[in-house]
Amino acid sequence: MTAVQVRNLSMSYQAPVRKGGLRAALGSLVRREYKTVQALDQVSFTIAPGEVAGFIGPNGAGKTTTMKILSGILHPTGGEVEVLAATPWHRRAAFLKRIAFVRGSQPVGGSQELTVMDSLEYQRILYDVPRPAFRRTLAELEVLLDLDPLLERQLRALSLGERMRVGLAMALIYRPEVLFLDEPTIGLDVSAASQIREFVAEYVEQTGATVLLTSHYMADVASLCPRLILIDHGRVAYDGPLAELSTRLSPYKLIRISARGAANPEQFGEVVEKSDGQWVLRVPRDEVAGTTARLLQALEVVDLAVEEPPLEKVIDQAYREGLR
Ligand SMILES: Nc1ncnc2c1ncn2[C@@H]1O[C@H](COP(=O)(O)OP(=O)(O)OP(=O)(O)O)[C@@H](O)[C@H]1O
Repeated sequence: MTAVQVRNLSMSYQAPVRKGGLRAALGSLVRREYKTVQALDQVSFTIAPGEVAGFIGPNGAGKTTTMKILSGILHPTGGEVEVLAATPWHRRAAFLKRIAFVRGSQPVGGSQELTVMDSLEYQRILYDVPRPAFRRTLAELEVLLDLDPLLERQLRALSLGERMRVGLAMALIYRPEVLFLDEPTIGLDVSAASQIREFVAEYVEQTGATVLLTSHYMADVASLCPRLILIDHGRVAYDGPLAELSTRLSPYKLIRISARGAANPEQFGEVVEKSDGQWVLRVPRDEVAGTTARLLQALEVVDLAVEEPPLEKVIDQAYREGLR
């Protein structure tokens, strides 16, 4: 049983091109030139019901395009997709009521003059939510998202963090089974972002929803997603446990040591951090045991710990140096 099944998904856009200058601008009125942008190239993955998967990759990798296809906004140029056993771009009402696509960059659409409560009521009608279920879910969302102070406010007067909370409430008021979250914490301050993360975790625990989440913040994926799908130039570059990503992408580990007396740790590995009596050495994975043994023998070691490099650093290195 799968909630999301993607097979050999491809998407190419025809993007208009125009050279600079007035002449070219006038010329393009008569004859437009297009170039093909291959946003997705044979992407395949599946997500099980109740699974929370992180979907990460550098800018322009194809994440939003994938989410738009999975939520039925875009028709792909190739491949097959099934979400809850339906083809998303057929846009059947019964399917659309079971999924939600929330974008951190545009969390709430619709008339900005409406109050939050009116907008939620509008969603209730649009998604055909029975009143008792609506009241029950709203009561839960009020607590989880701290909605009370926002209900009588107009959408246009909300701050970015408040808009995101309202955007989630609007999407979840009809209790979708599959959630596509596209950068839900973009632009939020540290506590607003962590409030959103806690909320997503809580919603998943309560409802067993399936989630595909994109984010450029490793704190989001590290706290929410046991599994990561990494996409680069429209292709899947990694699909597996978050815990194994470092092993796969970074051939190094870090040895953090504190030692007494004169010590010269440079001879044991590359020193990446240094502060009185403490060093962090970057050592190839397969040399960790040997280096540790030599350090213990040569230095008066007070403390020693072997660590995975921080996820942010691993991802940064992978994006810079390429993933394939
Ligand atoms: N409507 C469009 N017309 C032409 N090209 C597009 C269109 N939308 C996206 N693209 C291109 O497709 C590629 C993938 O874009 P997409 O928005 O899916 O990337 P992304 O991984 O979500 O990036 P980001 O992290 O910057 O949001 C990019 O090269 C982008 O320029």
